[in-house]
Amino acid sequence: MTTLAITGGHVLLPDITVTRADVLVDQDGGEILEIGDDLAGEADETLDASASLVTPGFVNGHCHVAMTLLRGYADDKPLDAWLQEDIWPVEAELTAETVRAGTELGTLEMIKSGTTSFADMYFFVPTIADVVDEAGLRARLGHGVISVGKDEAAVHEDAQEGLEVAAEIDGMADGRITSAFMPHSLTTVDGQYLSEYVPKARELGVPVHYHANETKDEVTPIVENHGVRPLAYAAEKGMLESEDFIAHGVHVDESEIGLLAEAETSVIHCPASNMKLASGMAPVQRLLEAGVTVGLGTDGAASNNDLSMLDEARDAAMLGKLAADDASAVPAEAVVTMATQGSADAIGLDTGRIEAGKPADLAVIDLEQPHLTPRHDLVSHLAYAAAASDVRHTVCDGQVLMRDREVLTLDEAAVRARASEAAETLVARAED
Ligand SMILES: N[C@@H](CCSC[C@H]1O[C@@H](n2cnc3c(=O)[nH]cnc32)[C@H](O)[C@@H]1O)C(=O)O
Ligand SMILES: [Zn+2]
Repeated sequence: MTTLAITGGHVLLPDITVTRADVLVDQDGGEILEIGDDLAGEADETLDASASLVTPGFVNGHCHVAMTLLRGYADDKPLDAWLQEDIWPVEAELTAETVRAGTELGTLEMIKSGTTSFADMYFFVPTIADVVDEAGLRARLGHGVISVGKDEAAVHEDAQEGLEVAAEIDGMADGRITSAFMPHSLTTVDGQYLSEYVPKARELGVPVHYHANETKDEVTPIVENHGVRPLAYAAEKGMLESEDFIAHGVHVDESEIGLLAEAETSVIHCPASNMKLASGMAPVQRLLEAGVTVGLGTDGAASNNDLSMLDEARDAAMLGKLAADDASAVPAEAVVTMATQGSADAIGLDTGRIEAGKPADLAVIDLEQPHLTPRHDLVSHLAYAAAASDVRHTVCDGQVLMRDREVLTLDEAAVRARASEAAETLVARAED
């Protein structure tokens, strides 16, 4: 057994308290062995965490990772116009190679900001899986299925691809990659296809993940056409199981919060995307009070515009207070929970907690920064003051992915160069 000790730091425990401790990791099994004092002597290798906070690796519960290529391409528009006028025309020109370049860039950014796991909905998923494997991350991936604007044969092909991809990649990268069936949303996939393909996803045994109740414009047509709220409609379609997770859940009413709690379906809250697209304010405090599992996601980089889960946690706390009109709502502990174990539980990964027997997925945050001084409360610092650039080391599955800000699994300069070039040619093709 090869072991790694993360030494000299403070450790964020699963009950969201902080203690002084070392963390001993089994690198072969990818597991945490022990949390305790003076573990350096027992390890083959050490990672210095002095003057640092060791946290679970962050879990990004909803992303479109290759959209890093479209960062800053189209800003300042509402969801519908943004997707239809700007994003979808460019995405129509994507190739496996451009998606590879965008995924490399996105995974690089994740590692540099302490994210070790994510859920992703996009195109060319086997290519994304390949990059995730190379980068050393953990992910639940799926092919986004859409029916609007397509003829029937094309929709069946798209949905079939969604199922096949889910079956193909599940368990890849020594189990670091899992999958889901991902119909894009309740309004962009026609009901007949949901009825046909969701049961097939159940046969495969994979969760279902989709955008729901993101904007008011998505709620109205469902109420008008089906006579029920969107999440009641989702339940009718068999899309509200305990392993399922929805992105956004902004415009959910009390009846829908009740449905989520009862079904144990999780919500991935994406506050930055919701603010940027002016989609609305999710009732996060209400969801938490009702016992719904809430995770955090960045959504794609084109609507955020970064993949930092520390930024997302801060945004979630700020927006949650504003939404509840209550400064005590969505406190620091809640957003730190959401960014780690909340997202992990939501997307069905057994991670997000520093505990013996759990996957060794960790981020080490440098506290020797002016904006992290003084140190009254490290949970407060995580929620409100720490930045992506404070992450010193990132460890996933027991492997060191970044040491002292140097990413070891990807060549940073080459990844940035390839992504810039891919983005430029992609946009040129689309605008041609
Ligand atoms: N196979 C589908 C691809 C869907 S991938 C997932 C899609 O979600 C889009 N997306 C990104 N952010 C959001 C959001 O906030 N709401 C809804 N869709 C989004 C993204 O641009 C991408 O087109 C097709 O044929 O179009
Ligand atoms: Zn999204």
